Amino acid sequence: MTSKGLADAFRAHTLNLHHKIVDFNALNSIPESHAWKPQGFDHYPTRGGDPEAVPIIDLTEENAPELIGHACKKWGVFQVINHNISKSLLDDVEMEGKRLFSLPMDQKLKAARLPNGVSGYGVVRISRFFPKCMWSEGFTIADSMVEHASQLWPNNYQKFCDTIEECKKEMNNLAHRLMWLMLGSLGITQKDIEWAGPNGKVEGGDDALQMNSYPACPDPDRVMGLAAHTDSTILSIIHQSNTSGLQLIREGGSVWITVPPHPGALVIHVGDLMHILSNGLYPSVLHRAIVNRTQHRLSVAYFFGPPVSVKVSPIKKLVDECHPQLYRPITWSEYLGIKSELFDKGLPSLRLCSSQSRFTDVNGDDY
Ligand SMILES: O=C(O)CCC(=O)C(=O)O
Ligand SMILES: [Fe+2]
Repeated sequence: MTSKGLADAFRAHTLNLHHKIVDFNALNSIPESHAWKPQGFDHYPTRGGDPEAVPIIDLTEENAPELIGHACKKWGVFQVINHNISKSLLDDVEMEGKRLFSLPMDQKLKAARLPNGVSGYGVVRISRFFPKCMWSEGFTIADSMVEHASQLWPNNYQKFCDTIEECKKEMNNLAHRLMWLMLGSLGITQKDIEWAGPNGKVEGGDDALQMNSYPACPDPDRVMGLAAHTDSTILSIIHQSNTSGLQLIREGGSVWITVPPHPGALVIHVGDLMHILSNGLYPSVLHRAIVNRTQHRLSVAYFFGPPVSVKVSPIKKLVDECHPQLYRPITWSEYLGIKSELFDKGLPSLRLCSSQSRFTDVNGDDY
């Protein structure tokens, strides 16, 4: 699969990022541009190690489908273990990420993302919606990575490309499996989605891999690694290594809950397009990343979506007189455009009915 479609979709929505990347190694205090407090970045308290923790689901367990359905409804997020992606591959990806981000700044800038591009090195795309810069740097791979990798390591880029290619392939297989498990627990089968090909494979589906680097920070409470957002995907798979930092808010909740790193586990986010497909039954999870005083944190996010130009709409089986269609049909390409204009108002702007009614899904579970 190539992700040309996705790269083109992003290219159509040029971002005027006023935020410039800084060399975190050269800083020993927090510049004004990066100081989110004393203004404060949110009003929610934080809690970790809560008895109600993000579910960890063993994909080899018989009841995994039901647990996934339940987690999607109640949390919009879960962790998976025994997912078939080898530890050695994840370790290799992490090592390649560390190798990349530890390059000197002028070397990294040779692979800088162009203003109308999606791939390459730079600040996160959502930066433009915030007055302050984030304490992070990123590297995005949506189309061919050879060009950027050879700018970083002119004579030594093959290992990076091979590792990332393998990781994207494995994550794509897992994303398909998870998508059908998530939809399956709503009673949806492959026949219910026109753009699903034989064997449930999303023909021409698009994806991207995002490496995030959060340098250690002398005063972590005053900065933000990655500001709160939902992912514009069907689903996302996050490898967050062994350093905590990922936090989320449950639908209707009012505290940030830390997702503790669990050995070998991958974090799965319900994305905005899955929220639309499920006609609102699955909330897309609001999440952010905070940073650490002593440890550099690396995360790898795999973004999975449909072919960029097919119309995604609430699945017909989930719509009837009692459950009106909540969102208008939209292509991923159009949605990325809307998100890059309206950010958190993007999803609500597609809503057809404003009233927040209570739902019951096909299994009779309350939502
Ligand atoms: O760093 C993390 O754990 C989260 C990354 C993320 O949310 C993203 O890249 O969209
Ligand atoms: Fe995210």
